[in-house]
Amino acid sequence: MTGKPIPEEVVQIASDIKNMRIRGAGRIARAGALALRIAAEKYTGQNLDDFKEYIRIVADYVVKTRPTAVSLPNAVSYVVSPLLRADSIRDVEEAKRMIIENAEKFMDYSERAVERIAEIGSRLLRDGDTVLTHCNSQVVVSVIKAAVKQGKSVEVIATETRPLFQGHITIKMLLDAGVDAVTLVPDSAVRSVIKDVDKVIVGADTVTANGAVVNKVGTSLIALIARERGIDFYVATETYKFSPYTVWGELVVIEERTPTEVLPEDVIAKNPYLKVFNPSFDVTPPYLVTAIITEIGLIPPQASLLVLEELYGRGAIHDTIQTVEEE
Ligand SMILES: O=C(COP(=O)(O)O)[C@H](O)[C@H](O)COP(=O)(O)O
Repeated sequence: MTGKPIPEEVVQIASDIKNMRIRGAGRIARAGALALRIAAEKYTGQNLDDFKEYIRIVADYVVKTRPTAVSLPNAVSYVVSPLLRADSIRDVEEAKRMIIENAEKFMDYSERAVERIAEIGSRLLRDGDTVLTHCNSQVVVSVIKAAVKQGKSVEVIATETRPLFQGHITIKMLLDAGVDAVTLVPDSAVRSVIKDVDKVIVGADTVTANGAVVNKVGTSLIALIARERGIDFYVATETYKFSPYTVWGELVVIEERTPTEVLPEDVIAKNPYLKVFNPSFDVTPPYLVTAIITEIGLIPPQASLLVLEELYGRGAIHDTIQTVEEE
């Protein structure tokens, strides 16, 4: 067992993910890859087995920060699995290089994927469209920005996204980018404004093998409202948010956050019989999703398993599950 401590910078990244100073599934994934790169750079020993053990411990530590977005374990697995499986690596220097290169490749891929989704997604938007979005998704904001950059006039309705108000981040990002037709509404006003909406676009934390989409709590209600009105409901997401683990029946853990995000601590303390339930995400079933906009094109949600097979191959998906079980 390695005696090497987890570097301070990695501890800081993990704490930032946990406390949501780093948030949003894409950013979390890139932060996870960065943490591994830093861990590899900081390692000082010469024993290859010890280095592998150390990387395994760091990987596990980073993955445990937030449970729902599969982008995090997928990113971590992309960076570390080739090393843990390889028997051709000769020494620590080579192993370090492998981790650093994989981390950089992932971060680079992730950024290019967002750009590609913006390009594809923006084609779906027509001049004069009003788009409703929920929470704060970097990918969705990029789609809207790309459409506006093409000269299309796009109005945006953003939900506040209680209890943590990620909608405020969304409107700031849009206004800073020069998208000026932006309206902020309380989450509960979605059914009141849906008559003005042409398309709903949200991000994703996880897409399951059967095409269900896990995203910020409230997303599934918006999907239902969109369906009631016959409005297209799109999900914009990189393919590393598709979960290979769900192929074999593993359920997505929905993060439950502290009640103090919903009610002040003193009110909770004064009312010992009061319960507060604060789930951070919910599940939108595939039948409510028009299409998933990914960097490899538009995917009907029902084709999610095919995407996973294309990405990992059947055998590889099985290996991934085994690696996770072993850990
Ligand atoms: O649900 C959230 C964020 O939740 P939280 O604020 O709890 O992290 C976002 O819609 C997805 O993560 C996609 O974001 P992106 O497109 O930026 O990856």
